[in-house]
Amino acid sequence: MGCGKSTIAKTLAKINGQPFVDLDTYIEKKAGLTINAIFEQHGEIKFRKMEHEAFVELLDAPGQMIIGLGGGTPCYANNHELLNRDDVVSIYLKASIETLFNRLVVNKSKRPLIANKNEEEMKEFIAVHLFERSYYYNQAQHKVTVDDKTVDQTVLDIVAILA
Ligand SMILES: Nc1ncnc2c1ncn2[C@@H]1O[C@H](COP(=O)(O)OP(=O)(O)OP(=O)(O)O)[C@@H](O)[C@H]1O
Ligand SMILES: O=C(O)C1=C[C@@H](O)[C@@H](O)[C@H](O)C1
Ligand SMILES: [Mg+2]
Repeated sequence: MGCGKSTIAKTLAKINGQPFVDLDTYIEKKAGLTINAIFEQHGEIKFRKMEHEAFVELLDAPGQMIIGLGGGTPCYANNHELLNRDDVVSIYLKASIETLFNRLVVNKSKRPLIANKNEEEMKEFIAVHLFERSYYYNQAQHKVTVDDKTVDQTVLDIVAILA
């Protein structure tokens, strides 16, 4: 969460001319509810089910596209296996705890898992989740570190991987 998936995927899609879909936005449109509202009204387990279904739908759609995943997507259902399908290129945007904190602290209201946390609690949340989730994140086919890079620098790193 906060490593820049939505931002980077959108810019990458503009450069290589492929359609871009942000998985969180896709889920919101499909449900007619914000991610916050889904968590509030239905709970996280239901959200993870919707996330998995939406992800499968996009993977099975015809043509190529760039999908910006949600921060938890690889860690639920068999999504990490789907990310290793032969027809998928998966890229982990790897950020330090400090980078994630700095990006999230100014922008937490739309992220239900951290919306009500103070700065200390956020640091703890980021550290614990990075540790717990790294097993799944590290199964991505490629890894790009994003610390101290501009959006354009990170996008160029990805363009090189895709070349
Ligand atoms: N160099 C950078 N690369 C990417 N994003 C950056 C950069 N610098 C600042 N940001 C900012 O970091 C914030 C988080 O980015 P973004 O929303 O794309 O993350 P995300 O990985 O999609 O998060 P989530 O998992 O919650 O959807 C945004 O406000 C974005 O503008
Ligand atoms: O890291 C997470 O678990 C999440 C990240 C966001 O992209 C959203 O998918 C949601 O807020 C949950
Ligand atoms: Mg996002």
